[in-house]
Amino acid sequence: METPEASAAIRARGITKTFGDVVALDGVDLDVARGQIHGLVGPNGAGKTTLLGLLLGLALADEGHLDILGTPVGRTLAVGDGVAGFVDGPGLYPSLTARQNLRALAALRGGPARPADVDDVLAEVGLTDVADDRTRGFSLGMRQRLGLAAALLTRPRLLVLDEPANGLDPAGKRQVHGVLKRLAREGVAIVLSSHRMDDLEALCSEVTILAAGRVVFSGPLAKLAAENRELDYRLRTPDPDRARAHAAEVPGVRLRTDRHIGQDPEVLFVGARTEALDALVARCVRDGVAVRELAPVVSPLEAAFLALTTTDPDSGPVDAPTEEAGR
Ligand SMILES: Nc1ncnc2c1ncn2[C@@H]1O[C@H](COP(=O)(O)OP(=O)(O)OP(=O)(O)O)[C@@H](O)[C@H]1O
Repeated sequence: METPEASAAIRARGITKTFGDVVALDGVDLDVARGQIHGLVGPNGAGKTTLLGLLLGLALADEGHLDILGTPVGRTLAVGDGVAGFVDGPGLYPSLTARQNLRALAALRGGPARPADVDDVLAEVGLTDVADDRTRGFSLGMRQRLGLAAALLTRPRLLVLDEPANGLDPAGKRQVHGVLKRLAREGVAIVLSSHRMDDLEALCSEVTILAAGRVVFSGPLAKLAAENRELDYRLRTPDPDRARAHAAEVPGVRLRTDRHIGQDPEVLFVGARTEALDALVARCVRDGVAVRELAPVVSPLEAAFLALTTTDPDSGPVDAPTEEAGR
């Protein structure tokens, strides 16, 4: 049987990286298994790009240990064997076509690309129709897709992507998600950063949340979403007055009157943890008040993210568990 070490694509311990006085990463641990899509999230300046850069061999950590695909990362700047990806957008030659860019990037990596492989990766990211257009005119979404195609050409075992869905239209996003899921099924480990909770929910089995260079959560998404925080819910009923009266009576339920203005009259907003919400629904139904729709206003993942990363000027990150606590 494979040991956990052998199945690990990334094992990082105590990674610290500073830029002058700025501590970009402060004792970061990260574990990513082969075949896993792992999301990296955090507010602006949290250290995501810095961490991705270390994984891609673009910079070296000041302290800590980093193993990538079973090999310790040394003290020279080099992209690891089997690693591909990009941060801050892919580097492309604007005067070359998409196809020529892929050939040039492959040549830079040391081997000419087979034309059939170039055609395959262009098709996979949906750029066949613009394969012979200069990339100068490419939109952000097209450049992102071409960057992914260039990474695919190397047949990576670890793919590192900074905001891969940036600038993609819905069809492009679906295509890119499809590619990433296929790679993961084939055993490729993928680490991606995103500010989009819906993308993370659609793609990732595990996430690491960074705030000010530290890990405030790392583990399965389901665990993060399952934490029973008070959320705001949108409740639709044909009898909002009676529903409102019940909401006022149930302990732990808060009527959000501030959300009422200009809204659909059949909708009320309540803040509650799940038990209080259950009690409200049961009470409405007992009284013959139909509940036609009940949904959180923001997803449980987004609520958890905000709770873990929103800083109070006096107290630092709110309710921030350690990495262990998150597992
Ligand atoms: N080359 C650099 N020189 C100086 N400071 C840097 C450098 N790179 C990053 N930093 C600083 O390190 C911190 C982390 O930056 P990083 O870009 O990793 O954050 P991020 O989570 O990717 O942010 P964003 O979501 O805005 O992209 C920030 O304070 C940033 O200003």
